[in-house]
Amino acid sequence: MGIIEITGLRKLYGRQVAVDDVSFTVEEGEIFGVVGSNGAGKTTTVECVSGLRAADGGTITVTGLDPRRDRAELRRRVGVQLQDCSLPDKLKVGEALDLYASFYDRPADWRELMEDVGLGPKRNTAFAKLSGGQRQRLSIALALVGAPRVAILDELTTGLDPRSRRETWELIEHVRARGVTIILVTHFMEEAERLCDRLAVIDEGRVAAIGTPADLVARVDGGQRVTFRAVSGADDVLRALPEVSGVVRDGDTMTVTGKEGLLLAVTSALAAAGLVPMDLRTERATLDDAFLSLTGHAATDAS
Ligand SMILES: Nc1ncnc2c1ncn2[C@@H]1O[C@H](COP(=O)(O)OP(=O)(O)OP(=O)(O)O)[C@@H](O)[C@H]1O
Repeated sequence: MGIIEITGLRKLYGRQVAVDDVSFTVEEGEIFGVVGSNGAGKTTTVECVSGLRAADGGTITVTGLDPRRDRAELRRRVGVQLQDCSLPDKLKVGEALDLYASFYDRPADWRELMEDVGLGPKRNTAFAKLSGGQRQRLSIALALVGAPRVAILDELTTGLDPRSRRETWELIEHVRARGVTIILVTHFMEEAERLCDRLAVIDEGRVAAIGTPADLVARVDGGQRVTFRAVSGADDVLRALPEVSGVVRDGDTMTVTGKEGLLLAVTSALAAAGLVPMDLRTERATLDDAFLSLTGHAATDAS
């Protein structure tokens, strides 16, 4: 049994169906991604997991507890960092952590946590004076101050510059290394690919796919791509290969798509036929490609 089990989750806002039928299991110690585009139902799903919202259908257990019925106990086991963490402007970093720690019987050592998230030098800085990245670090520390077994992190790097985003990723990896199971909500595929052991792609309130990032990428037709300057006779040679799923010629460029081992198969077959491919390049499909092929649209809009 997983540390989190969700079966047939359904949630409506009035008549609008936000989550239609979501099921997945999170294993202890993993970073599990909940990915999807804006409005897909990710936040609603994790709010039901954390007991902040009551589901209209389905079942959820978290560390064996029912998030609504066992809310008080769940609060000790699950740390939640929600979108747009906001604190009173004048509250200082150290004060915020001390205050949150006082809500728990057995909190983590907040001073240690403050150092771990790199906010030691900001202990006496007011919330209003923190940068976006520092606020996110504080929100992670606040989610962890109750020493939870599970941490839910929602869109935590949205709005951060690339450097702060990378630092936050490292921090999340540290958190996992302490044995905390993490649900990471994101619409950044690069982030999901880098951090998540497994992920659920949510689209229009339903699960479109679940797997490791590599599994999902491998499901894309033509998970591997090889391009080179077209040589006559190559098409027939390549189409006969079991690793090849497609050969497209666009002007001077030939693009071959297929599965694992494609590059070796293509180069060997061409060499055996006495053909020399110039400007040969190989590319892997990304999680962005997988998302697009699973949902029919990109995870983020162009902006
Ligand atoms: N409190 C609410 N009242 C009414 N509708 C809501 C409410 N919260 C969310 N919704 C709607 O439910 C759907 C799912 O929203 P949700 O916030 O769960 O999606 P999301 O995947 O987290 O998106 P985002 O990344 O934009 O937060 C959306 O259509 C949204 O407009």
